Amino acid sequence: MSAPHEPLSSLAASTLSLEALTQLLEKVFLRHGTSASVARTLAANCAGAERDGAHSHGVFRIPGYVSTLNSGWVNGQAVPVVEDVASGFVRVDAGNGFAQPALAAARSLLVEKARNAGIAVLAIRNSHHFAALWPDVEPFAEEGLVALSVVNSMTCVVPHGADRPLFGTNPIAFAAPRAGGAPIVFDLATSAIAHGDVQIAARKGERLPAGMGVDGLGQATQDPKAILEGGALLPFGGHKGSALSMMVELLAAALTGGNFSFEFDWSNHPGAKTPWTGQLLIVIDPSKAAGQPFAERSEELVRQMHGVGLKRLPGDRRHLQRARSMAEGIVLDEQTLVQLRALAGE
Ligand SMILES: NC(=O)C1=CN([C@@H]2O[C@H](COP(=O)(O)OP(=O)(O)OC[C@H]3O[C@@H](n4cnc5c(N)ncnc54)[C@H](OP(=O)(O)O)[C@@H]3O)[C@@H](O)[C@H]2O)C=CC1
Ligand SMILES: O=C(O)C1=NCCCC1
Repeated sequence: MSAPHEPLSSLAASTLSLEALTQLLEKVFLRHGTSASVARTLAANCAGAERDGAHSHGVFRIPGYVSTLNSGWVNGQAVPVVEDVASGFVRVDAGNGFAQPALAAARSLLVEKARNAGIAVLAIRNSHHFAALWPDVEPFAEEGLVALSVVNSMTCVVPHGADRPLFGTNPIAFAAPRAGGAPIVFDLATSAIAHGDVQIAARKGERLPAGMGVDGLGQATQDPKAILEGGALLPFGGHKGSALSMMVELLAAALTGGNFSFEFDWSNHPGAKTPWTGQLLIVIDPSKAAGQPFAERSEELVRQMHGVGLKRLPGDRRHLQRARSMAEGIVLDEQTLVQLRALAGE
């Protein structure tokens, strides 16, 4: 299902350029103990999500980043260690830091390996991913590569057929180049709804569509608070989403050396919000494949999809919102802006 994507409140709004928002967020991160390069990476990621209307992982997440840093749960100064282990395999120990700086540190080696061997895998462990996943894959497709990434999160999803939560919301993101437009990108939680969207619905006092989650007694509920306070989410698509979520646990945790969603204990870090897990990326160089150039084949698929009446591809809404934000600025409600400025010490 498509989760709600409106601004957080209907209060008076202000408009910021992408650059102004990025600078503001950079100040917030720096003020709460990250290194300059981590601040730059996280601020660009979070502002980019807000620009694209990906509100569940835009500025809404900033208080969570801050409380996590304040609790000592994550190391905002961590320097990722890149391990060149095989012709098609790179590992990174994120050192209990955020996942995006770990990807940034390994990126050029990963691309070099993918271009040499046709395919390369990046396995990040000891990392915290608190963001949308599409920013991690989209840039690869912009340079002609195909990319797939998975990350596991914290236990809050009941596997299909089980009676207690075990999996995380475990997203999967995919990006592929196409000849006639921006890359094809999808990014979806394997839960029926992302945890962030449940929090946003609870904050707004909205009910959820049916089939998203259960309360503390395992009964179906549309009340987001009942899901957040003792309840749990369901996988999307029953046993099918559940199988994908299981796959994400295996790839993002077992294959990277990271934690499964159920394996970390943050009880000694009150206020911590970010999952301490793992991330896997697979990058393919389609120029090594047979047949017509890949980007032309993907364009043909898009043409055929439009030909059968499809109006919206995954990623279209984000790109429309991106164009609007770049032309008119990024809209934040006044309360959010005041909060961000206070966190930045302005
Ligand atoms: N870091 C973490 O541990 C976690 C992060 N997340 C993040 O949460 C975010 C939201 O996930 P989720 O709620 O599942 O995303 P949505 O259900 O909103 O969207 C999933 C995908 O489907 C596309 N889409 C949505 N509606 C349609 C439609 N009607 N027609 C065609 N395509 C459509 C979206 O494109 P478009 O973007 O253009 O709308 C997107 O690519 C993701 O960015 C994910 O990475 C989720 C779980 C954990
Ligand atoms: O929205 C979600 O689901 C999550 N987002 C960030 C990390 C934890 C889960």
